[in-house]
Amino acid sequence: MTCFLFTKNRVSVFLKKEVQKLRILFPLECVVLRGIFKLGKKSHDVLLTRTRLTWTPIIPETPTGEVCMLQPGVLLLQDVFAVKVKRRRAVGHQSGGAVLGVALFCCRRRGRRLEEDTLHLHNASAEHTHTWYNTLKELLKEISSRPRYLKVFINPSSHRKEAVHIYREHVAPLFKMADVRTNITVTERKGHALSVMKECRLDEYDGVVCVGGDGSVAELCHALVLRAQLDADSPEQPVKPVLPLGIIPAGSTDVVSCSVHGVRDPVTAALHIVLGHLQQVDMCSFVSRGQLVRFGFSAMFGFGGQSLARAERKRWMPSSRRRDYALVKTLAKLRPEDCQLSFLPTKKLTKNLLEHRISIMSIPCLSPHVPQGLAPNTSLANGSAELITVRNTSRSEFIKHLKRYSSSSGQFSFSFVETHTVSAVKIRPRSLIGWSEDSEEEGDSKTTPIIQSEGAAFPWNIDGELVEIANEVLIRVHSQLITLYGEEVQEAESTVSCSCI
Ligand SMILES: Nc1ncnc2c1ncn2[C@@H]1O[C@H](COP(=O)(O)OP(=O)(O)OP(=O)(O)O)[C@@H](O)[C@H]1O
Repeated sequence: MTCFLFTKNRVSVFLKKEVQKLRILFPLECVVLRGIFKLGKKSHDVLLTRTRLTWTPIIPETPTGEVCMLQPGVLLLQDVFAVKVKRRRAVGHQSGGAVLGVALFCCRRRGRRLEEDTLHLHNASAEHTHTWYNTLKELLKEISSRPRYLKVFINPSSHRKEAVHIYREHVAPLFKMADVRTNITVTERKGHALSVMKECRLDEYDGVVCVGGDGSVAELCHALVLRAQLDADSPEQPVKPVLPLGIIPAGSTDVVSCSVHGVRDPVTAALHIVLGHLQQVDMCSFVSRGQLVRFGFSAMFGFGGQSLARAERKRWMPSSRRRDYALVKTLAKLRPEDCQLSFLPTKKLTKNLLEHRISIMSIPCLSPHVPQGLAPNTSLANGSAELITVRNTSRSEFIKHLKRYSSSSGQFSFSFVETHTVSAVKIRPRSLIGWSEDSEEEGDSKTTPIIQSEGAAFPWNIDGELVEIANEVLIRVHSQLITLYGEEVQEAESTVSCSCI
């Protein structure tokens, strides 16, 4: 708080300026309540409007005529998620007790993190306190984006199997404080969340929450769009789901969560949900031979798909070791995919290329490993995706390109790398030879067929999930198809570095 000392003749000029300032700060806002509360040990003049609470210390005039003008403290109601009556209670008592005032539970920003904070307003008058409590409650209810009832899915097998603990420890207490009711499903297998979402009544909920890693998030986003499509009886066109999705990160990379929170932190994620911060986000549909494969945010073909396929075969390894192993092994056996690539809309272009890697991302894909994202040139809701193609090059040049992602500079300034802003991409593998790690690893040229039978599949990494597809894939971007709890962020908080390459 800043304190200015003035003599009386300068006070009127100062007050005029202050009034002007308040008019700018509170345009057309009338005071809903005004009262005296103690904040800390000092009495304050507290004003409540429909959007904010302001408080100024009450300081008596000095005998010399000097007036101490203090700048008011301000709390925006959009940052308050709960209000409670404070009481003095004897140890062991659950109810009753003398009224002490009201406590406002709010969120404070520290960088990209949202943290819980409390403002205590003390006044021993029960009537005064209840008037303020009831009025504040009513004003908070008017913020329509805030959820009252949520359907929660927890994947207990995510990453270090900590999802249930993370939810109980960091999220459930905040939901309880904000009077958000929940219906919880702890998933038992892959596809469980999807089958519940296909059947359950959704009209009673205000949102859906996923506690898990990117695979769980992808399953739920896919489920929400599919369900909206079924409800609207629209088999051809994707339909925007009514309910927003909240993501509590409990995976190993949490790219989608990082892209809408800027940080992997369950408290930040839970506060975005209870405060009703809504962010529109583009999604892609992946279609092969006219059949929908899934909806998702990002896909990698070539190196990214091969590396994930290798990692999946070593499921028994701890996840970080598995990924490092697969990355190093795929680099050692680096080989391009021969494919035909066409894309819209920058200009219609068809290429026949030997590509090491193709990525299509409708969101920036931020993570603590890659703070500015794998696709820094796209944003969450611009209706387009970033297509990154990496043509055939030497292993050392390819590694240089990969390494530059973590420093987020110069990763695209190689002659073999191209980026395009696109609304649709078609990828057609030209080789009839599908991808098989076993054949490569054993290296037995006598038993490995040169051309595999029809149906041999190519590994795709779609939102961190391995999807094997034998034919060409059409990827279309659907502008703002889904709503997530969170906000647009430019850069993620960097907490880890990858040292495996
Ligand atoms: N009880 C369960 N047992 C096994 N798999 C499950 C279970 N519940 C959900 N799944 C599936 O597990 C897959 C991976 O989940 P998730 O992404 O949450 O964890 P992860 O792979 O450890 O995290 P990350 O993708 O960040 O590494 C999802 O496809 C999900 O459908």
